[in-house]
Amino acid sequence: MSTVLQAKHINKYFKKPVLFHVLKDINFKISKGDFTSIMGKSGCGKSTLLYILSTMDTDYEGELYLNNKLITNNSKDQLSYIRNKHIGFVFQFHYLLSEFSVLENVMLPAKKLGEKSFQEIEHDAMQKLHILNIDHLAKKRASQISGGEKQRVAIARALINNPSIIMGDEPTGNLDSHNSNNVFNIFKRLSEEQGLSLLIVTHDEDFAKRTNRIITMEDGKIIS
Ligand SMILES: Nc1ncnc2c1ncn2[C@@H]1O[C@H](COP(=O)(O)OP(=O)(O)OP(=O)(O)O)[C@@H](O)[C@H]1O
Repeated sequence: MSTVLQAKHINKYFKKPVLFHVLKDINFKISKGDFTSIMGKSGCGKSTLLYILSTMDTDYEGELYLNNKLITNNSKDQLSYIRNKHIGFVFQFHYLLSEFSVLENVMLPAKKLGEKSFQEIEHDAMQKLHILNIDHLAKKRASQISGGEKQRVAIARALINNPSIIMGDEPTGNLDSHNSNNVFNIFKRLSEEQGLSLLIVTHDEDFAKRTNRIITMEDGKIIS
């Protein structure tokens, strides 16, 4: 299987208020189609790691590869392009623009990328809504749909540029068990049917147990 994301000897220090070695020699690979969860006690460094892997934090030691290319020393503009084109994000809170329609929200990252016409983007966005069984919500405002529906819209938005990997920080943290299960099944289907890689930080043990692999962190290290 081809490697989508690789972390090699990642170390991170927070310098204030006192020097703190927060991530300690992190090494792992994510292959195409991998559905991986990251677990660990509060404060062990999960969000800090995800911030680095998602290229938002560049203040670290070590190397990060995306699709076998070293991206560690890329410029801010290059990283911004990579984030938009190759990485989809799903957070605990969906960050949809409430006054925009569902369709417009899903189209936004593709408009920002600027590689396709309006019609093509609209067509792609409708297709993503269809995959998530929410085509009927396209014209509704984001403020007029339920929490579970919002999270599915956020997933459709994360998929719009056909990323190599989806990263999630507690994507089901704000959902009841029914909607949480829905989101899990969507992720599972995307990894199995479309070969999408997923890397999900979660506190939800039931969710993590059903993924293909659990990375467990303790005190800034991967312990299993
Ligand atoms: N900007 C910062 N400056 C200094 N220390 C920080 C900073 N951000 C986080 N930390 C510390 O780094 C450690 C790791 O934080 P991080 O948010 O990555 O943990 P986490 O595993 O995601 O926790 P949680 O599950 O509660 O979200 C914690 O001890 C936290 O207090």
